[in-house]
Amino acid sequence: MEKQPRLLCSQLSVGGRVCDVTLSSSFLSWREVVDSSKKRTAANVYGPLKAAGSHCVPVCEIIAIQETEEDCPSTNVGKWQKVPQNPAGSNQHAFTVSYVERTLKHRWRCSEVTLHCPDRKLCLQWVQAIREQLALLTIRPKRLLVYINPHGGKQRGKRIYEQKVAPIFSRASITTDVIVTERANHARDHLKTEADLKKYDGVVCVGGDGMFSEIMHGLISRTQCDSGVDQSCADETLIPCGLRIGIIPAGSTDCICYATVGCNDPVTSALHIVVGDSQPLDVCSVHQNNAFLRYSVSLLGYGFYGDVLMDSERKRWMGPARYDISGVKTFLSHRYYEGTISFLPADGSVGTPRDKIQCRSGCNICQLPSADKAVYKVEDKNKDVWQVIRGKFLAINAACMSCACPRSPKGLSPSAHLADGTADLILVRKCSRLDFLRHLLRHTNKNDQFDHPFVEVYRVRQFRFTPRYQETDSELDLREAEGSSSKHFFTQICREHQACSCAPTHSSWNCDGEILPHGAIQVSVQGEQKWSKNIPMGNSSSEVVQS
Ligand SMILES: CCCCCCCCCCCCC/C=C/[C@@H](O)[C@H](COP(=O)(O)O)NC(=O)CCCCCCCCCCCCCCC
Ligand SMILES: Nc1ncnc2c1ncn2[C@@H]1O[C@H](COP(=O)(O)OP(=O)(O)O)[C@@H](O)[C@H]1O
Ligand SMILES: [Ca+2]
Repeated sequence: MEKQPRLLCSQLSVGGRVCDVTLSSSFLSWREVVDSSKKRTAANVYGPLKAAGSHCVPVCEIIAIQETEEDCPSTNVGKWQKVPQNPAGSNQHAFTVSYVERTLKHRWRCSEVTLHCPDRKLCLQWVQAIREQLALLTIRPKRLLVYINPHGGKQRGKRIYEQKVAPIFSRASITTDVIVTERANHARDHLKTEADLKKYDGVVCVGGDGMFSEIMHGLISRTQCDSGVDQSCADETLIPCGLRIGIIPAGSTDCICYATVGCNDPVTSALHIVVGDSQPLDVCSVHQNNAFLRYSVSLLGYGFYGDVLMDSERKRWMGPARYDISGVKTFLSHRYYEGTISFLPADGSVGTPRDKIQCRSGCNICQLPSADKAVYKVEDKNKDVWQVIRGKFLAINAACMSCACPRSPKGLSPSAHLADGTADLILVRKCSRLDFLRHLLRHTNKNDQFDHPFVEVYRVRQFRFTPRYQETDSELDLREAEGSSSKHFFTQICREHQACSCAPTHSSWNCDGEILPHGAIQVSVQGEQKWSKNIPMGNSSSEVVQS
């Protein structure tokens, strides 16, 4: 730790022990004063004294400071209780500091310490000095617009916000306007047309990935509309939006929160929001023939994940378990889809989906400035050459992030990073049910899910997919030229009689958990976008795929 000039240093009492307390511009620390006249026995060197030890809290992780009057906060945030006064009256003047405590599995908790001062003047001096340091942290939000989806996940969004999040925001003196949505796309439309965005430092989404997606679409549309940019025009460069989005997980998968923060814990997310953390994300734009369809930040999946989603929407009442039921059903149906995928590989310098640099919370690569994201220095001659793959697939997945979630803590693509301008394209070819099960199971253990002969994975900047039933005559002629002429005749008949039993089946896309019924799509990963782990700084653009 670099030595910082001390701003304040006093002997104060913490939990009945006298401590040297120091404030610098970076840290607040307190250390018990050891009575040097005491005999140094094994017990006091390694026992209680060491346990009492010293504590150091980064100033940027202090949530709040308040003078502790007769009523002082209990350890449960938001609850207040009476504490007995010191009869001697010497320790009546105290202040309480709430701060972030890191616990296991990337979880954060709000801890607090009360420091007793010998007199009121010193107490006020401390309170003022710490407040002055907090005031310098200008990245922290002061006013937030909160949208709660009351029907996401286990329908606990409202309760989670009121019981776990609101008390933390109020402790941190953040003011909020809260809107509980009344229908799908309420938040999107409100952001698009009504909300007075100038009043806020960020938008908070209480819900799942679908709710995040609504808010992201609302913010992007609003910014383009205010700037007179036509969002549907694929050639337009979009205007960045200045608001960040914070995510309080209250959905079914919550993979955007899990993959960025490292857990799906509302308190952890609220604390990240309070301290003003941000994490840029990649955003994919999805088009069909130059018409804009949607953006995606987590999963774009055709085949297996599209079918799971389609089936699960009918079982919403089951909550998150719907995905498991529909997952088993879809797995048993074992449908495969034929089509053509073309992709533009990413520059080799951004690593590969199979390197072992897994993306976890605090990942070193994701925290690098975008210019330094290259993990290797490679001159890649193939990077501007489109590659074409045809075949029969059980699943076609594109992941802009690892898609880690409680079902799969390492995710669909464990080494996909958060803002490197690439997505990992995973192709699972037709294989036996047993092989597909082996592949799925590997998402839940340490084995490599890409290490199967029927699985291919590529890091890409752009890709296109055309299901066979939507291929143009020239594409089909090309394809059929590879096969026999009788097969060609048969295909023609089937294309004209989609209802016949041999007609090719088609799936839909799962776009961050929302159904996209279009089969043929073109996808382009945008440059670095400032969507954060909790409060992203808005910035976005879209472009058409060019071959
Ligand atoms: C045998 C066990 C296999 C477990 C396989 C787990 C793979 C999990 C990969 C998860 C990727 C998740 C990507 C996230 C997408 C989300 O954006 C999106 C929306 O999230 P939201 O609900 O919060 O709004 N979520 C989803 O689309 C949900 C996808 C969930 C898929 C679960 C699939 C379960 C498959 C179970 C197969 C079991 C076969 C057993 C045969 C006897
Ligand atoms: N008040 C509401 N009533 C019904 N649907 C809503 C409401 N608010 C948001 N939605 C929609 O609910 C869907 C699922 O939301 P999400 O937060 O992703 O939950 P889950 O993770 O359970 O799917 C999204 O499509 C979102 O647009
Ligand atoms: Ca959803």
